[in-house]
Amino acid sequence: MIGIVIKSTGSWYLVRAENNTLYRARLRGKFKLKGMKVSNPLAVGDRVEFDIEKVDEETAVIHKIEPRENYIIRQSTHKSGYSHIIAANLDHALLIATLVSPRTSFGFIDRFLVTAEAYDIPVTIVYNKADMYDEEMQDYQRQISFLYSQAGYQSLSVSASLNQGLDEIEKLIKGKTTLFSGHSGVGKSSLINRLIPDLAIKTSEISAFSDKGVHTTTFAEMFEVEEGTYIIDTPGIKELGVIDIPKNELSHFFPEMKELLNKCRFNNCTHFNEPGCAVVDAVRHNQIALSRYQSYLSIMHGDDNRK
Ligand SMILES: Nc1nc2c(ncn2[C@@H]2O[C@H](COP(=O)(O)OP(=O)(O)OP(=O)(O)O)[C@@H](O)[C@H]2O)c(=O)[nH]1
Ligand SMILES: [Zn+2]
Repeated sequence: MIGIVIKSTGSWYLVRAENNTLYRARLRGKFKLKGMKVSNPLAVGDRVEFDIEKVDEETAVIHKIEPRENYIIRQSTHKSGYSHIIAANLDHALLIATLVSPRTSFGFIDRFLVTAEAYDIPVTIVYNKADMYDEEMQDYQRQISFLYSQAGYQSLSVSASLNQGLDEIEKLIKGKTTLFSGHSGVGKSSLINRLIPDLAIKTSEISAFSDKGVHTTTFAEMFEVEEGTYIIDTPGIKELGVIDIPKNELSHFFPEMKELLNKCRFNNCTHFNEPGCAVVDAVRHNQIALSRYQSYLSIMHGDDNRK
């Protein structure tokens, strides 16, 4: 049978089969990822082949993992030098942000976007709590949307409380697997609950399985909005994980800089203080937002601007 992993714990997995039945599954054999030490061979979003072991106990044995289109990782918390795959096969990510309580910083947004570029996951920025924006803030929000559109990213303004703009999110996520990310308090859970009104029922269906196991930690969960449309939530994880980008390649992950790179005088230009730098020139002419360039420098210098 074929299915998709919707929950992954240290020792077992929950698989939703094509016919929508849930199976508690374990993995048979050893699975390794080339060139990387991972603490978990299988993650949420993985597509697998499995056999049913005992039909009455809904137990399955996974014997094949389909090749991943992409995946996001973080450092393993219990095995040093190892990575933990948070989720696999993501079509899209929504970065949930707000201008108020708590305001999301440019630094955080830009780091997220850089990592998503590296993972090859398209991102849409969703500004929630629009009901709290006064006119001045609405204006500011339009400026920010323009700023990110210059860099090639779409932004949406929504309100989970007032059910505003949710149809646009529905259109964006339809038929895809979408990661929902954002700082605590931006309204990620509120949005997911609006998009999946029977989420509580679905969650209890999933946790009914968890009770059969020992205490487990999960890093990601997958919810079905409708057939073929999935949301992945990563409770407690606000960033997209760690990725080592060589400094001389960092500008490749800023789309608006990438397209200028062959215009710099030096082909190893770091866009800092070299003469004839097309990136610095574009910043001077407001074609690249100053905040984006500041984020570039800050990541370049290894500053921790998550604060
Ligand atoms: N005014 C307003 N408040 C909102 C909106 N969406 C969420 N909130 C409020 O913001 C607070 C945080 O919302 P949550 O949905 O719990 O946020 P979260 O991002 O899931 O946060 P964690 O659960 O900590 O990860 C709650 O008090 C919500 O009622 C919105 O559109 N407008
Ligand atoms: Zn340059």
